[in-house]
Parts: sequence; structure tokens; C-alpha cells
Amino acid sequence: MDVEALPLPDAFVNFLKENGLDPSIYISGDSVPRYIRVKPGFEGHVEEIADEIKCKLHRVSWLPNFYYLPPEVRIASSKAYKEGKIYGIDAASGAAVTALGIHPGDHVLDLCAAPGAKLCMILELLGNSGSVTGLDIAKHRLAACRTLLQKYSLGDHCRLFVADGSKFSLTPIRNLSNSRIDGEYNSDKRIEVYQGWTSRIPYKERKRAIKAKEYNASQLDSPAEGPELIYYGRHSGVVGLSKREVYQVLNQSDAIKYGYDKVLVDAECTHDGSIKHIQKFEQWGWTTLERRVLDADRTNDLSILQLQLLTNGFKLLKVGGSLVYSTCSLTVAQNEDVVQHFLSQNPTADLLDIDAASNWPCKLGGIPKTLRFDPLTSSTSGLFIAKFTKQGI
Ligand SMILES: C[S@@+](CC[C@H](N)C(=O)[O-])C[C@H]1O[C@@H](n2cnc3c(N)ncnc32)[C@H](O)[C@@H]1O
Repeated sequence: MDVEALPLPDAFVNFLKENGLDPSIYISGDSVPRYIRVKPGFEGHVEEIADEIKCKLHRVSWLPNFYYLPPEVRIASSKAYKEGKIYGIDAASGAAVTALGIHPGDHVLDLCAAPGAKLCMILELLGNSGSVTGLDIAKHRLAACRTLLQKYSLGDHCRLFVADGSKFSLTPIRNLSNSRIDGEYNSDKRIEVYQGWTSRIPYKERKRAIKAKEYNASQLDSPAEGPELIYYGRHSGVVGLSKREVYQVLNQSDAIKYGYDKVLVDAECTHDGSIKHIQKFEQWGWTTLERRVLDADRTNDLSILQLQLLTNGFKLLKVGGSLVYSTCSLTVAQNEDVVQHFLSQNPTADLLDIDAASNWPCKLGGIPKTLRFDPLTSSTSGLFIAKFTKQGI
């Protein structure tokens, strides 16, 4: 198929050209498979799942628990999907999570978490240990993420905040359980502690919460605005803590030692590497694409936001921890340029080789150690990945 004959608006083709991107990746749209992840524990059900969706599941040789199937096969109505045994996640996204090198017991920060496929995979890898703090600036998207966690029974070790990832500064949960002042709750019953999370708050509790909020505000131990906790699992460490404890800020000097073990900055971007996302604009309208993706002011603002997200994620990382920066854009401006700028401002940041990547079907990025997945070479969605660690001062 001729690139000129692609059903892409001129503005988008120009955007690709200006950014030195080969428009022919959009020809491969229909040949990039659909990827699913089978939840650990359900590997033995693969044959059964294949029978049900009437399609063979091919194992992705380079990524455990991932399978691929033809792009036109729908999984949403299948029993396996409804029962939470499988979920859709592109293999390149799986690679970004794998690059983090999650270990049991890690305390992980996912700075742009919604709609939550990577968050689910992080929680699966942690199993019954550690904690994940997921945040997103869009409340409705994070609410969908919460629904996903509940559907896949993965929310026990997770807390979700509606928050701006470029400013977020709350302490990982592991450092909070010992910070309680003895007798604090006995001496003042008005200080509320978090009970088990429920979506329905009984009237009495709502009233009590309003009173406590007024009291807390008067004690200046509660943020007037800022992160809003919209979900916490029963083993997330939140239950039993006061609001002051949960909203404790991690200062710079403490972050070195008590910061998060792993940070994922899967930053907001123009999504131009995600063919499936771009194809949706055929239905949403190409003018929407021009407004949401191509507007020059927006793309400039995006690079600034990406740098801010990366910088703040790094602030919250402990020394020796790992941070993965990823975007599903293929432009240099949103990837290598952001990484370069960030490194020039953060002398304690080191780019790391991604050890797990030795057999991944990706290319090197424009900066050594960074990686690029793209539809033509990887048969995945497009994704840029860079991994950093923090040195001691
Ligand atoms: C690429 S998506 C993240 C995808 C997600 N990691 C996943 O695997 O499903 C980027 C997300 O960043 C969020 N976002 C945009 N600006 C943000 C900000 N300042 N702070 C936190 N999240 C932000 C968007 O709402 C969007 O959900």
C-alpha cells in the first residue's frame, strides 16, 4: 500500500514528516497483533481460553505470560476476560514494566497510572507484598483504573490518588507505619483513622468525616488542596493511619533513603506511536486529532510536562532505585530530547542498560541504552523506554 493512499489527514502526515517519522508504520496497523497477558495462576487455562475465543493464543517468546492473537479478535465478551483471567496490554507496555525490574516487597510509584494496564502488571509482579501508589490527574480515568483493579482483584496493595504527578510528594507507605505518635488516637478521638475502603460511605461516617476535616484543617495537618485519595486496598498500608500520616510529604533529604524503590513515568504524550490510538480518530474525527495531538502549543507544553514529570518522579526515587520513563510517541522531542535535558539538570541520574532487553525485538534509541519499539520492527505498538538510577551524592 502506498503511503500517500493512507487515510491520514495532511496535518498528521506533516506532523510525522516534521518529526522525521516514517508514515509507513501506519500501513502496518492491521498486521500488529493484539496482545494479552494471562494472569499468573491461570497459565494452565490457555487452551481453554483459546477454545472459548476460537483462536489460538501464541506465546510471546520474549515476555512471560504474554500471548498474541489476530488484531480483529475481540476478547471483551469472553468469559476469561469477564472473569479477570486475561487482560489486554501491548507487549511493548509489558516491556516497560519488565524494565523496572520489580522485586517482591518493592514500594512502587506509578506517576501517570490511568487507565491502568501497567499498574495491573506491576501489582501482579509484586504479588502479596510491597505497595503501589498510582496517580493520575484525570479523576474519571483514575476511577476507571480503580474499577480495573477491583475486577482483577489486584487492588489490595494499592492506593490511588488524583494528583498532579509533576508536583506529587507523598511518602511511600512503608515509612508511615512507624511514624505514629504513641497514644495520638487515645488522647484525641477527633483524629480519624482510615477504616477499610468502601465505595459507599454511610451517612454517620460522612458526617464524622466532615467534622474531622474541619478539625484537621484547623490543625493545619491536612492539605487544603492537592492529592485526593480515591482508593486504598486493605493491605496498602493506609488502613489504621490518620490523614496526617497518609499525606506526609517526603522531603528531598529523606527521599534519598526513604523514597520509592521503583518509579514508572509513563508520561502523557501525543500517542503517535500507538497505531490503534491514531486509528480511533477515524471515528472521533480528524479535527479532534489536530486539536488534541498536533496543536503546536500543546506539543511544546507536552515536552515541558514530560520533563517535569520525569524530574519529579526522580526526586521521589531512593538512591539505588530504578525509574523508567516511557512514552508511546516516536518523536525525538518527547523522548531523547527530554532525557537529554533531564540528564543535564540532574547530575545524580544515570542511564542504565535494560538487562532484560537482550532478546527484545526493539531498536536502540537515539541515546545509548534507550530503546524504541515500533510497529515495523517490533510488531508492537510504538514505545520509547529509558531507565535511570539515582546515585548517592
Ligand atoms: C500514557 S497515559 C498512561 C497510561 C497508563 N500508564 C497505562 O498503562 O494504562 C498518560 C496518563 O497521564 C495522565 N496525565 C496527564 N498529565 C498528568 C499529570 N500532570 N500528572 C499525572 N498524570 C497526568 C493522563 O490523564 C493519562 O491518563
